[in-house]
Amino acid sequence: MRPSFYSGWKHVFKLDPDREIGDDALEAICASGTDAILVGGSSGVTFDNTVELMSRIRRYEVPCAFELSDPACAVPGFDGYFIPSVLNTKRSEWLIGHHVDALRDYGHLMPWESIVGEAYLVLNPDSTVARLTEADARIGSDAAVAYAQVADRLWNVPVLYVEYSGTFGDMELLSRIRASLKQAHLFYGGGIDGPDKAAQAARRADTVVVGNLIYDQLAAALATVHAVNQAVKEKDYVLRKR
Ligand SMILES: CC(C)=CCC/C(C)=C/CC/C(C)=C/CC/C(C)=C/CC/C(C)=C/CC/C(C)=C/CC/C(C)=C/COP(=O)(O)OP(=O)(O)O
Ligand SMILES: O=P(O)(O)OC[C@@H](O)CO
Ligand SMILES: [Mg+2]
Repeated sequence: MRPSFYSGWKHVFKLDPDREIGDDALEAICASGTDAILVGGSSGVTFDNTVELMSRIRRYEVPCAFELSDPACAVPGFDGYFIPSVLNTKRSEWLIGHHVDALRDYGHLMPWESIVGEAYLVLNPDSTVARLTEADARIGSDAAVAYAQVADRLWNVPVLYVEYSGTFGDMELLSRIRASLKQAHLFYGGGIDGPDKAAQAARRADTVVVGNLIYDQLAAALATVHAVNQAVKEKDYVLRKR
């Protein structure tokens, strides 16, 4: 059986171990009613800053998972682990190469019951993750849907993550990707700057991820929790009436 600790998540906050957050802000985030805290970043993540952030989050009851993007940062004690692969990278190491190296060396240590593969479709060419992984983020919509279908229908990935980190994405494309999926759980992240954009994403994705806004405008970030829950209720109501 695949781990499914994330299956009921509608809203999550993503905290970056490489960024500072004060105790009051962290408490507000953890007690906000969000479904989980996702710890991750594409640069500057270390074992030490991950342990520090995890132990601070652990003061609260909210579930807490880690996006493991470097074997040197494999910190035990999270409720679950996501291991990202970038679908539209031009360099195969970010799709599979680093993973093979890590499993060759550490495969015997893997807590498989709490590990989930995460297929990233990186669509903001100016994001750190796009630059790091040399993602071909300027693909058109037809190609983006095709990537999503390869991951979902051919590879049966558990999670597809549509990543616009730093900018709000094309919601029409997100709808097309949603409609094309057979089984993958759909994460959306990028450029959510308040309740309105959070609701738009929640109408299409299974899980909405709010990142930078936490550090830029905490009150607006907190307001996204209610907006997502409300949008999901309305979506469920419409689906039930059909
Ligand atoms: C306790 C435990 C789990 C033990 C297991 C033992 C062990 C060491 C296992 C290793 C297993 C393994 C297969 C590891 C992965 C190896 C690896 C290097 C994979 C590559 C991952 C990858 C594609 C990284 C690229 C970056 C990426 C996609 C990161 C995800 C998070 C993300 C996009 C954050 C966005 O952050 P940021 O850049 O900060 O965004 P902003 O700029 O907008 O702020
Ligand atoms: O920081 P933002 O732009 O909200 O993006 C969230 C998340 O998708 C980043 O991996
Ligand atoms: Mg970040």
